[in-house]
Amino acid sequence: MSLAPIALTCGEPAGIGLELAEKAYAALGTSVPFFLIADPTHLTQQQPYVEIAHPSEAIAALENGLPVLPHKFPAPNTAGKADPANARAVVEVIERAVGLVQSGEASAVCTNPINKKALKDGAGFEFPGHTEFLAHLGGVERVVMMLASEQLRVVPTTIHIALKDVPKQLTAELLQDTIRITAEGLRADFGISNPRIAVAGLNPHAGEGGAMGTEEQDMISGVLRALQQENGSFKLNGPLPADTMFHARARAGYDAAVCMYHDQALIPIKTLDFDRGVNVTLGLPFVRTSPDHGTAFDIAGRGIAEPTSLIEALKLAHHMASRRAAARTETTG
Ligand SMILES: NC(=O)C1=CN([C@@H]2O[C@H](COP(=O)(O)OP(=O)(O)OC[C@H]3O[C@@H](n4cnc5c(N)ncnc54)[C@H](O)[C@@H]3O)[C@@H](O)[C@H]2O)C=CC1
Ligand SMILES: NCC(=O)COP(=O)(O)O
Repeated sequence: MSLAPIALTCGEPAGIGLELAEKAYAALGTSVPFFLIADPTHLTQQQPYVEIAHPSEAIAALENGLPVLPHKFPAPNTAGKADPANARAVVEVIERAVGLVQSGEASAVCTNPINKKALKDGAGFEFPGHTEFLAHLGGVERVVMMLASEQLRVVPTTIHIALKDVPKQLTAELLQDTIRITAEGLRADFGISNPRIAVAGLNPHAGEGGAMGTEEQDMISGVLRALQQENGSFKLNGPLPADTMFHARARAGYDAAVCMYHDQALIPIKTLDFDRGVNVTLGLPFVRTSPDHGTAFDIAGRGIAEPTSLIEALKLAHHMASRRAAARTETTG
């Protein structure tokens, strides 16, 4: 049986998402089945598009153009300037994509970037980002943000919070769950049967024996020991000084790096591979990927946005959905 198509959200229409969707269609053609949920009047119309009434029409439609499942927005679009009148519809498109994956009409959700502040101001959106919103829609308490490319996979344990709040929110329970979900995701979605996970310290030099901070001794080391005792197959290494764990030789020693806060994880991958990085949410009951970048208002509407990260996100979503479908078939016979 062929896999259902991926539901690609429009994200913030004033950003680069729609241009990227059209460029992704131009690059991928029929090789990755997907459709875009958007207001067709917002498209840049650089590529042919086909309005579809249902996701089941997407695969045939791809022969003739980018399949678009229409979602009416109240206001026209201005590149680079989010209209608060459109904020609620941006959120509705995400909800609609999740509804379609939950009903089996889509195989995965791929999200174009949203402007978090525009949604907060325009629609009272109360989540820091897709990751937390999708956990809410998926009915799960804990999910993990992973950014993945060929060169590196990174996971921030705390995500979109102020740096001053990191030490308070970085609990043993959160770190344990993050490592467990990361290991399971590497096994199930990336086919790595015995994942090797490097874990960063929080402080410079991983605390240097307590001389530069004590979170490593007080919490991180204990979590790693407990996980190791619970399951001997865990291959954990840490807490490691974050400044020396991302060079090429160090990266060869692990499959994913679990970091303590957003920038500790995202700076290395965006520096190494900004164009090809993909944001994956692990721990959801459905597949979700996204490009690693944001709405890029500064270049929106100029036709110069680089589509590779979205293309890689669509490819990875297809790969993960195919792998999960094959695993289900194996289990059910
Ligand atoms: N998954 C999501 O929904 C994400 C949303 N964001 C949101 O995006 C907004 C803007 O965030 P920024 O920090 O400015 O990051 P950004 O990624 O939008 O832009 C940073 C810089 O990279 C450039 N850039 C980004 N993507 C590009 C592409 N595909 N091709 C060429 N250049 C590109 C931009 O022009 C800008 O100079 C914020 O509201 C943020 O919350 C940021 C990251 C992910
Ligand atoms: N910095 C990564 C980012 O903002 C992605 O957030 P999300 O919307 O995927 O939760």
